[in-house]
Amino acid sequence: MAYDAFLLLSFGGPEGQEDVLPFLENVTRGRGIPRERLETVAEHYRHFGGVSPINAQCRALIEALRPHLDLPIYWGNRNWHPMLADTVRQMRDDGVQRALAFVTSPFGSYSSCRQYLDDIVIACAEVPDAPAIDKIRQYHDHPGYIAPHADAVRAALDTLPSRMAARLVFTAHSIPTSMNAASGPGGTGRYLAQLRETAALVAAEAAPELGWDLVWQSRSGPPHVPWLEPDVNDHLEALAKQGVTEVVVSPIGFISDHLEVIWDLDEEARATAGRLGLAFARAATPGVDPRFVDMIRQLVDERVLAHSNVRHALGTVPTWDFCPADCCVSPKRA
Ligand SMILES: CC1=C(CCC(=O)O)c2cc3nc(cc4[nH]c(cc5[nH]c(cc1n2)c(C)c5CCC(=O)O)c(CCC(=O)O)c4C)C(CCC(=O)O)=C3C
Ligand SMILES: [Fe+2]
Repeated sequence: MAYDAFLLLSFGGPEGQEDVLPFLENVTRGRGIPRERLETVAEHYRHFGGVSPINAQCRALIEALRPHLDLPIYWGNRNWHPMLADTVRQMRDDGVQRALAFVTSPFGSYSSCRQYLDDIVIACAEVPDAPAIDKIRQYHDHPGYIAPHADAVRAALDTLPSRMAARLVFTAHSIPTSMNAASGPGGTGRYLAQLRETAALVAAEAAPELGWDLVWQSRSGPPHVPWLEPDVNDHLEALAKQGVTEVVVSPIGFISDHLEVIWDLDEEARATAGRLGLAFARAATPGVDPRFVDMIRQLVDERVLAHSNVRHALGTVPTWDFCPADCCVSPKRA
């Protein structure tokens, strides 16, 4: 496959107090999020001056990638500037014909996979003569994703009083159970299956002697709609009751320390642990770790040199280059 541009496709986040509400309206349009939840989340952003760290993290990733990619690099977001449609227009004006998009989520599910594919379709429909844009495959078990998470878990363990007594608590964004069920081809619960595999791989590489759990954070939506459980805070309580005294919380569901990591874990989960008398260390995310940056280069090469058949994967849950139409559909349509 020949590509003449690379596109970083991300979630987007506000960059000042005045952006917070319009950003949240973009995120939640048509998704049935209660008003009170929006107000709560707005406060999390306001706590940091209305600035999400995610855009700076995307800019840093682009700068880290630049020396390693032969393609011009573009950046577009789902929910905030630079908005994807504006980026597609710029690519068209620059003469781009076919771009390869890297999405800042490693996993399947409507939110983390199909919605980005939909974003591409919608943006390209807005721009006459838009380039073709293909999405890079999911990478939940790529060594360039596992190794930085594993090192971060080890580094976090080293900050605890007695690492032999610690429990590893892996977290990912909760999603509605109906969205999980619709994840993967034909609706096969792929989100949960991938996250279990990521957790097992990181645990095995970081600290095979320790027990671990996979739990969920950042639940949204109306209370009567079931989402993946248990919540990380409830789980810390259960662990404390079992006599656990130290935890490492590792957000394996995320590539960078964005707002849902620095608020929901560094503020909320840390406070929960403090209340329970649990020693708490939060493991870092890959960010611009050179192995993660090199993973992106490898994924580009993998697609460009499709004949080479090199497909780095440490697990057994399969990934593929082009999602079938019945993969990761919105649960409303499932
Ligand atoms: C699976 C998943 C990922 C991981 C994959 C990926 O990275 O894409 C993710 C990432 C992120 N989620 C983020 C922020 C938000 N997510 C929300 C709402 C929701 N997320 C959902 C799922 C996910 N979200 C879902 C099912 C909803 C309910 C609404 C809906 O069905 O779509 C809301 C609305 C308020 C609320 O309800 O919490 C906000 C503000 C940010 C930016 C953080 C920053 O600014 O630094 C990031 C990276
Ligand atoms: Fe998919």
